[in-house]
Amino acid sequence: MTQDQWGQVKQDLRKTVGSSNYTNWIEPLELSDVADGVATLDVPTSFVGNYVSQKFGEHILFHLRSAAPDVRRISFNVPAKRPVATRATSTAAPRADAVRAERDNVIAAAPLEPKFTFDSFVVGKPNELAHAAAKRVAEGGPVTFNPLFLYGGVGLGKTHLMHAIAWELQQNQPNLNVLYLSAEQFMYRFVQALRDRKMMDFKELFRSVDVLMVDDVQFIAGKDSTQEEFFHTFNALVDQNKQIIISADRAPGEIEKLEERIKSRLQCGLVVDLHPTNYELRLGILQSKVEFYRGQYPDLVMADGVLEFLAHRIRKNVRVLEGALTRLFAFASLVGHEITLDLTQDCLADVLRASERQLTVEEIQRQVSDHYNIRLSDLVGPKRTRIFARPRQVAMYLCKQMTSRSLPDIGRRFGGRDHTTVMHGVRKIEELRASDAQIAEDLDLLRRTLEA
Ligand SMILES: Nc1ncnc2c1ncn2[C@@H]1O[C@H](COP(=O)(O)OP(=O)(O)OP(=O)(O)O)[C@@H](O)[C@H]1O
Repeated sequence: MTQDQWGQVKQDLRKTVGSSNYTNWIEPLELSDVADGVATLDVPTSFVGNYVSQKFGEHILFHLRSAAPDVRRISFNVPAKRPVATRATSTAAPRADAVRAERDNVIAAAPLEPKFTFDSFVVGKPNELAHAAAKRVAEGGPVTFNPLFLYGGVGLGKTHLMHAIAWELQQNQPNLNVLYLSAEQFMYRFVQALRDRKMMDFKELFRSVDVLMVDDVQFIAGKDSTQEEFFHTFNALVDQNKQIIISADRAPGEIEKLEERIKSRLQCGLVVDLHPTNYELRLGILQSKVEFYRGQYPDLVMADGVLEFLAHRIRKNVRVLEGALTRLFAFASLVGHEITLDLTQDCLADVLRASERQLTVEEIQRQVSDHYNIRLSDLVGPKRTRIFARPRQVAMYLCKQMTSRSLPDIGRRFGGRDHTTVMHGVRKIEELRASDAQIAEDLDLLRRTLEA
């Protein structure tokens, strides 16, 4: 492809993306090479490369292919000699820069979501520790804990925090090579390298990044050779004091089919979890999203109490909450009505119904036995010692409070106990709740976890 053709592609892109996007993002791109179906574009920083890849990658590919149909992929490259303001202070040798430039191509493999920044992340009690740890890593100072291991249930903000770290690092230290990818992509790249006999390149690439982020690491559980390679990559980077950030849907020790040595390595740094959201956090997130929608739908009015209603009723995860709000605004703008409680209930009937799902006695029993670290069989079994009897009473109390089961029914599910035993247990916990701060705290925590 000639530079003239590339000039034409850029002009076509101007029409597609609009002139301000063009000036900010497309204009600075330079075509440096087309080989083996890959068009390499020079960008001033990997931050720009990431953003352009995410926002305009498909448009660029589309127009490139109209001029050169054999282009299958675009890759972004930060050229070694390009003068970048922040590089003036860099002590990196030219060779190191060249290697970096090569590595920057990889980052485009997992584009970062522009919306996932620290600014848009709402902090509350359930996520404050994870947020603080992520902020610390994003400062890019000396590595104090390695790895940072973030875990939590679906849709609680793990990916959001990882992208926020990557954005901040890239913005403040464009020379740093930050590589973010999912564990699935890690496996895919590993398998590809094996197939193409490019393991040396693979190893060099992964071992020469400054910050490695691997999302959803539970994915490699049970995939033996990928785990093996991951383990070596991990060790090599830790040895060089390079920061690693990992996320998973559960704690390292709880990921089944993950090699013990990997589990123990993952536990070596700081392990923090994102707790299920509470009401205040859900409300805070809704309020911040509404600010955004107000910009998009300036004419829409929202009645008082709608956000509180949603925060109260949709407890699942933030993704569901966000989806509900998006749907609500889209619907209201379509019908041109104020967003009232009635409209909310109509529009989100299915989401609200799904969130109403009743808790089961079994879920409560499981949660309580986890909380007190006793076996489920002991919780429902015959042993009467205090260490089992008290958690049992707590579980009975929660079943009475949080399900619609009758006392005889609850008794049956606790090893065939009589309803008077359940009643006694419930009363006991009611009394203790007022007099024993520990029990009150346990109940509060259990209730919040079960409601999430
Ligand atoms: N505290 C928060 N503030 C603002 N938005 C949030 C917060 N937590 C989660 N979100 C939003 O919720 C959605 C889901 O978050 P994210 O993708 O980070 O979840 P996850 O924990 O990685 O889930 P999964 O396990 O499914 O990968 C995203 O759109 C994210 O922006």
